[in-house]
Amino acid sequence: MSMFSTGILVLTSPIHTLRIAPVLRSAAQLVERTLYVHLHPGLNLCGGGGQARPVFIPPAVDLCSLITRLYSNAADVCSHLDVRVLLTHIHPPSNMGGPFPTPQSLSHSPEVLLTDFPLQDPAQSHQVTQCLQGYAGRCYACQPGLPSVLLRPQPATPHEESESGAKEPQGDGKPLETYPDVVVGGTFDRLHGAHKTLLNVSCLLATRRFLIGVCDQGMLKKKVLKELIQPYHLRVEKLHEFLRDVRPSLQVEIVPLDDPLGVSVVDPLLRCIVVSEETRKGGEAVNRTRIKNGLPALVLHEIQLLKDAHHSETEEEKISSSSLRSRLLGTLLIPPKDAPHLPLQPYVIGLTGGSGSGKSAVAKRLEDLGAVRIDCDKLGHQVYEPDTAAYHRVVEEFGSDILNEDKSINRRALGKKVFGKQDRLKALTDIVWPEIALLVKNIISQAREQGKDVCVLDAAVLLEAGWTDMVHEVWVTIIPEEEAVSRIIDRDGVSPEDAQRRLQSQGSNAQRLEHANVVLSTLWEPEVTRKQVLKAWNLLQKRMQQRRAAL
Ligand SMILES: CC(=O)SCCNC(=O)CCNC(=O)[C@H](O)C(C)(C)COP(=O)(O)OP(=O)(O)OC[C@H]1O[C@@H](n2cnc3c(N)ncnc32)[C@H](O)[C@@H]1OP(=O)(O)O
Repeated sequence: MSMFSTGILVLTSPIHTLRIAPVLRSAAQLVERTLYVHLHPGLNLCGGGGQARPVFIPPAVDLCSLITRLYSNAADVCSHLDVRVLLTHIHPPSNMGGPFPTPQSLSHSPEVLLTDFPLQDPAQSHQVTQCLQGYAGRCYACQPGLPSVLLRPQPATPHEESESGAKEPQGDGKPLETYPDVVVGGTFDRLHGAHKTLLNVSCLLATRRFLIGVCDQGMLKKKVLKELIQPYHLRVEKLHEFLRDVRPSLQVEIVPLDDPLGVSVVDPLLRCIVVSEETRKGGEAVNRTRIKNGLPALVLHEIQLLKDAHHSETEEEKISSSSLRSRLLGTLLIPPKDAPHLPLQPYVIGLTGGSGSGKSAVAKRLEDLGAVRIDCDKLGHQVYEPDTAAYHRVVEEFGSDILNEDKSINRRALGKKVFGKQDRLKALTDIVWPEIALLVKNIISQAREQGKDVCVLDAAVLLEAGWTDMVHEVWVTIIPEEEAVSRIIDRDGVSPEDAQRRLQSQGSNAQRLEHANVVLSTLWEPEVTRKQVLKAWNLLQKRMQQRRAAL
């Protein structure tokens, strides 16, 4: 069976008998990107002349637990899928007609319909798929005649669902208390199952307005791998897209969060805040400030933290954005641009990163794995040898006080004249970069003659020098600026001011990341860096193989 990009899964099993993991696993064999889940426990797709109709399902405590189980199992068995539980019809019945006066448009067009409806008699298969098409078409805008599949899930593996970390549904149909205005706060970087649980449950709790505080710059300073956090506007866009699919009728308001309490302590209309076990204390702090501000305390609705079945020894047990960010290290974040002007071989990686970011340690590891390492700092030093063209021009430009007694150039003295002074640094690099570039090109040619596959161009200011044209991919090493400063002080014995000045002479992490095909970080122990570089290297080998196969 071919794969579909987006599917709608109509779940018909009663909540307490639904075996989520096996159903999701078989859905994931057909859908590769977005899986919308529509809940209609007890729906009969085999009777009533193919006229199954969507109905309002009142929000209940059981539904909240089911949603948590759904996302928890999805993270476990189909983590590559963007699962979205749709809630338009989960609402107290209204006298304004059915839940879908017109079919709802979804952000991604469905290409296949799936259901867990149990077929008793194979002869009824056609009738059931017809009925599914009719039902789904009344709810969501779908192309007519979409392929429909009755899933035949394998039984759950022992303990599968209990291992997912979410409790069995509780509540026995108990109605869920709802509130006109509900608030949540968070970073919402790369929406994952825990975010989606929080958002979906909030959508069930809110009847009028859903207010979301999204952490802005000031709140991100202490986050692990903050450099890789998506920009604010992108996180907001993704939230809007998700919520438009999940509950389009809800008034969604998204505001930047510049301090931990934000708008939740001043908005008089709010009645409920949704928290996790981890953020409950934050919710209590919100309430203390609200009371001080003369506002009513908010109901704290606590959701469970989802466990991450794939977490490594060094990662948190819960599903967390920092773990997800650390898994991005070493992977291809942006596909490389075509470089028809470059010879096919050797494949050249431009490795760059701020001073003290561990770029050279990464370059060394790549060399150990078989790459030819081109150390541009060293080549830069070679061009100062007495009697070279660059030597005379540099002395002419910067004066004889940069010379040692033996007339060689004192690089430290020269560094003092240029680092932190943009125009002076430019005067120097205008002289030396063309010379260094010539040496680089020579080494790459030699590598080609020797049949080498990969060269690593270890260049601190690759981007500033406009050398991206010389490489097939750009790899960037990052560490927080404070850590870079302390490493430079320890390693080079320079003052904090000189370390800062050196960093300011280079682009920022954010500027480098705009060009990064692959990102690495040496923030942790050497063994972690080793594994990261090995992962990046192995993925690179695969890319190179595919490239060769495509020629
Ligand atoms: C395109 C490239 O990346 S070429 C490689 C970088 N070299 C250049 O740009 C040439 C200009 N720079 C130089 O000639 C020398 O750095 C000097 C003379 C200014 C100082 O020399 P030294 O005191 O020996 O310092 P060294 O060359 O080791 O550089 C110190 C740090 O500044 C970085 N650096 C070097 N040149 C520059 C520059 N143009 N802008 C910003 N940072 C630079 C180095 O990469 C090194 O970083 P690290 O801490 O990550 O190792």
